[in-house]
Amino acid sequence: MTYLILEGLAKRYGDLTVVEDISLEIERGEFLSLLGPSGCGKTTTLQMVAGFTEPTRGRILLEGRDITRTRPEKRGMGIVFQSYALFPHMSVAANIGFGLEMQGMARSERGQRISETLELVRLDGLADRFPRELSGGQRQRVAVARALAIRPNVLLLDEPMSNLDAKLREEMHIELRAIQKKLGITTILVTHDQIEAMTMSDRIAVMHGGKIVQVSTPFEAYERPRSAFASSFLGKTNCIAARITERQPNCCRVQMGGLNVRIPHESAQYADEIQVYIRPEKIRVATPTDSRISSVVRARMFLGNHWAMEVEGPLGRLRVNIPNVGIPPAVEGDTVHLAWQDEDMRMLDAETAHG
Ligand SMILES: Nc1ncnc2c1ncn2[C@@H]1O[C@H](COP(=O)(O)OP(=O)(O)OP(=O)(O)O)[C@@H](O)[C@H]1O
Repeated sequence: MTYLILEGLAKRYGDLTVVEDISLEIERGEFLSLLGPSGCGKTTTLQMVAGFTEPTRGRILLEGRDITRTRPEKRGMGIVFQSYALFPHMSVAANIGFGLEMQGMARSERGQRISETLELVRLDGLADRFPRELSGGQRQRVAVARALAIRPNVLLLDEPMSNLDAKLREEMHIELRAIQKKLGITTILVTHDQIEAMTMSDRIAVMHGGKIVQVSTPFEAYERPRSAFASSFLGKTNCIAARITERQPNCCRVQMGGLNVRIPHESAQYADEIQVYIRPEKIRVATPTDSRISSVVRARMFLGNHWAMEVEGPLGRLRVNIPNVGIPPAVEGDTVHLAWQDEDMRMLDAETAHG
């Protein structure tokens, strides 16, 4: 049986529809991210799962049980908010023990659970501190510990890492994912950070305008985005207006910027006018004989592990990422020859492209 089911969830405030129609099936132990830009309805969806916001329409089922109208504290879920929402006048241990006390757990058992949880988030030794005596990263760990201490059936994370600096955030991604796997806890993360979603999730639900536009593994979402929105939201991409000139069973002949290319496809039907997508890292600098086009380097930036170049040529302006192999590539004004594989181009209907 699917562990957690969101069935046609919608939320309206007066005339404003903020969540339109969210349906999702989440397996026990799965880590799923709701990824999308600010205002797309991620937090509202999470709040409906948590029970803080009542859906206008739809149902939430946990292990087959309808919990749509169940009070938040009766749902047994653990929540970590962006602001952490720690109790400032309580010690770390008291913060973590609060939920356990509410559950009626005996004091001795509580002490044991608090130390186990502190160890889990690597905060042993800080039990008697107060939130104001902790760094941002440590506060975040206390918030996670507080959510985990009650052994929740579902862990809900609302942008919990957004207040941490980049390095700490990356460490927390790895650590939180390890804890989640170790405990086998079903988790929903709300984020607008694609790296966060990609590094931690089993599946990503990409949201746009109150709807889910794609649910897939991070790799699928990145490699086979089903809309321009998903394509550009998950990493950078080049988008080229093109036209289909010939259709074959497994591929199309496509005209783009004077170039005739062959693009493989699996099944989809396309209109004549399409957009072709190609990721910057799939384009490489080639020799004149095995290149597809030549373009002029307009800008280049060094980003440590790669060079990001902007080039201009028959396909317009393209972003090209060149791995850093220890030798600086062409400079501004130089002409470069570029190549890529047929398989690295993706087609979307010009119309779907806007969805
Ligand atoms: N109580 C409310 N009354 C009216 N409108 C609301 C209410 N709560 C949220 N909204 C609106 O619903 C929309 C979606 O908000 P929501 O917080 O779910 O988005 P989000 O995707 O989580 O964005 P962010 O990443 O900025 O938190 C926004 O336009 C917001 O202004």
